[in-house]
Amino acid sequence: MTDRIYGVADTTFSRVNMGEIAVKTITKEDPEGKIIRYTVPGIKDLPVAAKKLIEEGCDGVITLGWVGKTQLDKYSYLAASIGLITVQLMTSTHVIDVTIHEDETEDEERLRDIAIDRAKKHSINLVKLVRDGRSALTGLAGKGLRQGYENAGQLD
Ligand SMILES: Cc1nc2c(=O)[nH]c(=O)nc-2n(C[C@H](O)[C@H](O)[C@H](O)CO)c1C
Repeated sequence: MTDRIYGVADTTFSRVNMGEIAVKTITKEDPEGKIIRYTVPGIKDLPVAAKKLIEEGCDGVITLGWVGKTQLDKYSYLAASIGLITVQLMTSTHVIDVTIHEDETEDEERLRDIAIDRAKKHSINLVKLVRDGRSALTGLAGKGLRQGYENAGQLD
């Protein structure tokens, strides 16, 4: 066991258990790492969860949020997002903000697939950043990678 610790923060509002997907993916990618999970009611509760995870020793955190379809939900996401960025700046620690917007598609099966893909791909991104450092993603720069969708591809 190494001393790498990953934080996973998720919500009961979410309609897909993305926290579990993140835990499984991180465990597969970095079996030596430790994971601390923290589940809160909704996205506006994620910033403090992420901050507490970092204060408790996490080297990086992934948050998994679900935004409803209403204008109020979207404003809530804006507030949560600013909170998560603030946590990153306060702690100089990556908080990968994985968010599913319920109006990305009307098709619920497709929405589930987007959530699973996004949670998995960003969990791998977190492991790369935490375990391998700031250059870990450089080989993938400009490749048009997408989470939740097919990659858009490189133009040059
Ligand atoms: C309007 C609203 N929309 C969402 C949402 O789209 N997604 C979500 O996860 N949570 C939402 N919440 C709940 C807040 O994030 C928070 O959980 C409560 O205000 C309690 O602090 C609220 C209040």
